[in-house]
Amino acid sequence: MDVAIVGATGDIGRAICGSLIEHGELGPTSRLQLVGREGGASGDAIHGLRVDLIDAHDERAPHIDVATRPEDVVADVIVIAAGATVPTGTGQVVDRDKLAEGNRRLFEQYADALAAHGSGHEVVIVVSNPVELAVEVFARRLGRHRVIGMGAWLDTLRFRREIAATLGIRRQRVGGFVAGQHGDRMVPLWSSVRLRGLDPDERAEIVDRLRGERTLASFRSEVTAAKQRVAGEPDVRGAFAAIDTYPPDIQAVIRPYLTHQSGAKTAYGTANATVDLIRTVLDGRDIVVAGQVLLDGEIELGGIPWRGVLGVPVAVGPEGWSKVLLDDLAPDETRVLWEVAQSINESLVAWGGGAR
Ligand SMILES: NC(=O)c1ccc[n+]([C@@H]2O[C@H](COP(=O)([O-])OP(=O)(O)OC[C@H]3O[C@@H](n4cnc5c(N)ncnc54)[C@H](O)[C@@H]3O)[C@@H](O)[C@H]2O)c1
Repeated sequence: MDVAIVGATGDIGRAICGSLIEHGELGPTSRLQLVGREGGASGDAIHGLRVDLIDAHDERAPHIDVATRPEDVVADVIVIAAGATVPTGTGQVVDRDKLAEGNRRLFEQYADALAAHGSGHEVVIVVSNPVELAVEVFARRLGRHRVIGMGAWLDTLRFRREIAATLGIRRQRVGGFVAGQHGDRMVPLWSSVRLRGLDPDERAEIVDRLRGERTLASFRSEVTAAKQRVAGEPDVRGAFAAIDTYPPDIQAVIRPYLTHQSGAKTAYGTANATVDLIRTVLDGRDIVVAGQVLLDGEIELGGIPWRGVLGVPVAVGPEGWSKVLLDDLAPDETRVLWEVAQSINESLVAWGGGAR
């Protein structure tokens, strides 16, 4: 199987390339295509990155080549990790409208080129923000099932990790999903949380303890208040310590926000979640992950079959995602998921990403 990384010279792109090779996800007979922009800084740097990767991993590197035009992108799995990102160190709210304005054309260029020149079977994994806009643009051109946004999977892994850290156990023992929009408007599905080795009563007791009396009705305002408090801390060390006092679902939003703002960005966590999804697609079996996908009535929200991009648990295999696996939700989860889904659809219209 061959993998292409659009935006390979970026922080996340580089981390994905390194991780794919280091973890042996691509054997010597596979091809890794590094994609930069002709005429842009990445158009030159991409050639240097290729040499550097071979230099580092010659013994086990796959065949590595370079493309600088959208129409030359060829692979079984294509990762979109190019484009503008939120500046670090500003302390500002993430302006998704601005990101959409900056990145929409890029998404359209690659989606149009793949629709015209692709094999018709590629699976696209979207990293670039706004994830929901990119998923909409690619899914409308390539077919819904071949396009998966990785934001919900990253949010899911963060939610599980925060639960695991609070309980003093390893993340592998924690199940459960995050749905909704990537970032601040993620919807942590507490009803889906499972703890390996515990029976349902023990699990319910622990979830009640972790969550307290709170429901998702207050989640958004809690996130806003937590961000303000963290921003008011005199230094980054104190800000990270303040995050430790919050429940796991709030931590799952605020900790990556501060990580990005600190100047470190979140390249390794994002790359790890992306490589996880690539592995799932290459694996050949259907595995349940969470991802942003374009729904066409697979689930009901607000009493109607929902159409639009939304993060949900899905079964993913070599052909992309096949079905949505959303168990019965608690009433607060259904309500907030519906609100977030509506808000995403409104944003997609405003961003000009609607149906062609
Ligand atoms: N989904 C997530 O969970 C998540 C997490 C973090 C960041 N992101 C998003 O991922 C994207 C990349 O972030 P980053 O930190 O790596 O940014 P970065 O600025 O380090 O890298 C972006 C790269 O894209 C390249 N690029 C720009 N236009 C291109 C084009 N037309 N073709 C090919 N390459 C092009 C740039 O040269 C640069 O190398 C951003 O949109 C960011 O918001 C998503």
